[in-house]
Amino acid sequence: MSDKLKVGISIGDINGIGLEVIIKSLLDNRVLDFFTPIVYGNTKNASFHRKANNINDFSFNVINDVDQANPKRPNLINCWQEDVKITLGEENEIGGKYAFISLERATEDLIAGKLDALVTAPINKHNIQSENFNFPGHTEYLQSKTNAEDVLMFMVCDELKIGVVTGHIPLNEVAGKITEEAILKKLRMMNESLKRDFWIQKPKIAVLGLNPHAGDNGVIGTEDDAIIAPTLEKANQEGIFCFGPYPADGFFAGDAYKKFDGVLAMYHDQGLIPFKHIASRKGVNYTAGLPIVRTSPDHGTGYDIAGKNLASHESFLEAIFTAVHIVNNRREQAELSENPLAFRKLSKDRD
Ligand SMILES: NC(=O)c1ccc[n+]([C@@H]2O[C@H](COP(=O)([O-])OP(=O)(O)OC[C@H]3O[C@@H](n4cnc5c(N)ncnc54)[C@H](O)[C@@H]3O)[C@@H](O)[C@H]2O)c1
Ligand SMILES: N[C@H](C(=O)O)[C@H](O)COP(=O)(O)O
Repeated sequence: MSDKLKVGISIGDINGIGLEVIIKSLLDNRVLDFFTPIVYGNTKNASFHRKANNINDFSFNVINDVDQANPKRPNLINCWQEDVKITLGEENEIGGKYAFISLERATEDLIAGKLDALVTAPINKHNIQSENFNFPGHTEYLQSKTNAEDVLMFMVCDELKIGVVTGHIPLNEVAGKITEEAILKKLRMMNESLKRDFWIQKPKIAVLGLNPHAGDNGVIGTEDDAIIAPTLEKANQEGIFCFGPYPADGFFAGDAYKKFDGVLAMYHDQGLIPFKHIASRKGVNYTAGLPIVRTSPDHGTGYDIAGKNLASHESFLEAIFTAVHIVNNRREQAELSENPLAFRKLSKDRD
């Protein structure tokens, strides 16, 4: 039995770049020294993408269950038997249907404890919608499947780790969701994740404002002064070392993010636009707050380049290694804190 971590990989939209970046990530078999990959898909589908992208000298070890995984090979579980029409670059129902089958099976194995982590290739948030999948994305699907009370979309790379208070919601609903409770919950999750998953002992967190120029003392909106600033005081009182609210534009223009271990943005694009730019195709989307470990690349289905051998796999490979790193950090920390020394006050005049 190998003690390497088993990483489940869902293939995402079958008409996008998911399988291309998966295969490219597993092409150099030195990566197999660090984890055992188990891809949830279909052999014919995988061959189609391999050929379309002119990738030779690559094959999967086909298995029926995680127990059969060969630690020295990229493994694939055939999740369906029928022939499926692949139309590269097209958003259609078929792409969504099989993306869901792959995700559902991998999630079942993850929750059953057969896998150590899950890395998801990109889905299209529109064509995957069905009776079984009524969520804006993986984040909310996995929150529901694991009964997690709350989650944090946490985008991570070496230069910047940034989470969002509001995630996949329409922009016109954002302001109403900026509450003390929501900010405190996300700050606690970020603080905990930085400590437990990334081993930063006393994280320093910056919080961005909601309005242009963080409201300019109430001239351009009141949430920054009335909600965000007092919430940060409360967070500091409970031991979260946080600062702000900072006007988002100047914060990034002046590279202030480099001085912090984590940054909390108020909404999706406020955080993800600078993140994706700074990470320059190496960013990872990590879902903090779940009882399991799930990461994904920071890009989407890439329909415009599907099957053209143009997709970079750096973000996907980073997503795999980040998941492995987090699982190892969590386990090591659990082991180290298993039998803590009892706290004893030392007195100078003891015998
Ligand atoms: N984790 C996920 O499942 C996830 C993440 C982001 C977006 N999406 C979904 O993907 C779909 C398409 O979204 P989009 O067009 O906004 O973003 P996208 O990331 O698919 O594409 C944006 C641009 O980046 C390029 N690109 C993307 N990945 C690349 C790679 N690996 N290498 C080189 N170039 C790359 C594309 O060619 C395109 O020009 C949407 O339905 C969106 O919801 C899913
Ligand atoms: N907002 C993320 C991004 O742009 O990378 C992505 O859409 C995440 O979606 P999931 O919840 O499916 O991970």
